[in-house]
Amino acid sequence: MKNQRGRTGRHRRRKLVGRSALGPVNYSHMPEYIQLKKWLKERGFEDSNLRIARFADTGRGLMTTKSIQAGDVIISLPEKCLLTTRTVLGSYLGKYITEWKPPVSPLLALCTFLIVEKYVGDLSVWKPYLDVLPQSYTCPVYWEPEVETLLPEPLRRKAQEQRTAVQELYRSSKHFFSSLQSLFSQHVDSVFTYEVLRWAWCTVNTRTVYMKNTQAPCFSNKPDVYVLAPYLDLLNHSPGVQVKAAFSEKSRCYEIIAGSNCGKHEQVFICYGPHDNQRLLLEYGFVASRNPHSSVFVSTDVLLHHLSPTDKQLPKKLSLLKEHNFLENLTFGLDGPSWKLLTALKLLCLESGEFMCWKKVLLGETVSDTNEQKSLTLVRNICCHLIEETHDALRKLSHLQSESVDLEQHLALVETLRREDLQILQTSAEIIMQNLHSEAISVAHISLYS
Ligand SMILES: C[S@@+](CC[C@H](N)C(=O)[O-])C[C@H]1O[C@@H](n2cnc3c(N)ncnc32)[C@H](O)[C@@H]1O
Repeated sequence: MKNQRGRTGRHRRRKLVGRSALGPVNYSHMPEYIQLKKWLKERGFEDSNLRIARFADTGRGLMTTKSIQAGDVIISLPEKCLLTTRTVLGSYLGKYITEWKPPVSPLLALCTFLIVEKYVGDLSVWKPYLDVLPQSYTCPVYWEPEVETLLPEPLRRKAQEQRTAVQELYRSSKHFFSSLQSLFSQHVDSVFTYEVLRWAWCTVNTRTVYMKNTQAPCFSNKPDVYVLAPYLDLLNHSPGVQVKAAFSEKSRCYEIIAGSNCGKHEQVFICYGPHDNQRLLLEYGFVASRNPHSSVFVSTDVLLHHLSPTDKQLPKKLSLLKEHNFLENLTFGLDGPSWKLLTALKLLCLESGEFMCWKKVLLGETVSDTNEQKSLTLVRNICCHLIEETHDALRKLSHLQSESVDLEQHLALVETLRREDLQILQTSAEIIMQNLHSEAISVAHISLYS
């Protein structure tokens, strides 16, 4: 074999080192994953062609050792491996839940079970699964307020609502937790802390698959659709892939069937839904690069900031937009401002003499060249304002990054989101400028020949 010293050899070696540093790191040999596989096997799971690995861009996930074709079963997880509300009702918690009034929600039942099982540690039959669950999550409910303030609207508001909802769940569940005192030698307050409920809530929110369970009468009327599916819940999300996921009555397994091909030694993805990056960050604590579903929202506050308060018809225009649901979900995307945003702006830009044409505008008809021009100028101004606001947030972010190492991971998420937003806004700005340019040419053309 030829000795590979010298420039070419060094170059080749460097390239190989680079590749392995970026390639997936196999986790299958690690004790906790060996235990998990053993536990799954005891419950009838047949080893598939998947390996647990860490990927540079997405973190822990599943890699295939064989190429997958559309229609192949990726994972088939037996019913015995699933953690459902039936599992909880069949456990020591069953009698407490059945007797408790007002009834607890299916979500709270799952959270309580996770908390108790984690608390009992080695005694839990779910230990191999609990051992591989994340210790904490990256959803905004875990963030410090100074990070949250750097989020764009309306995500900032939704993050606050999420925090309030989890705090409220904790507050309203305290009596129920107290009813479980006889199960513990320690006081329940030290078992069911806010932090541990937040962990359980995020475990359910970020990892469960959808499965409609028969609604047990002892639960509140909140939908009973969450199922924890060990191992299967190691699959990461990609917006572009298609899979079929459902519980098969025939095989009594939860099955994931590929909708597209996947090459050998590649990461296998599923799609959590057609979610934009704001939703991914809020619900799952990550941001997907080049997400085709992503868009930047225009809040009513930003809209109002760009409108003339001297327009006497403004209150009427705003109430018409509200009435026809044209004040929500106004967005910029990679294909420019949405039709809904442009339509709302066209209505807001109607001159007093054109106001009676508002219905035409909502139906997508052109009212006048002036109106087209004015609304395009307005949308450009709003886009530039949001670009400026995003730059401003990135500047503040970089300042915080240099100050606080503890916030690093959460700040990195906001930065990714803001940079993705910036790309959308800059692409939109270019599209608007082209439209403004062609609109100006057509107006000049008309005035020249009329
Ligand atoms: C169902 S779990 C998937 C497995 C998870 N990566 C793990 O190690 O346990 C969902 C979580 O995985 C992470 N995740 C999923 N898809 C991702 C992606 N495309 N990029 C980065 N993180 C992702 C997020 O933290 C999300 O909350």
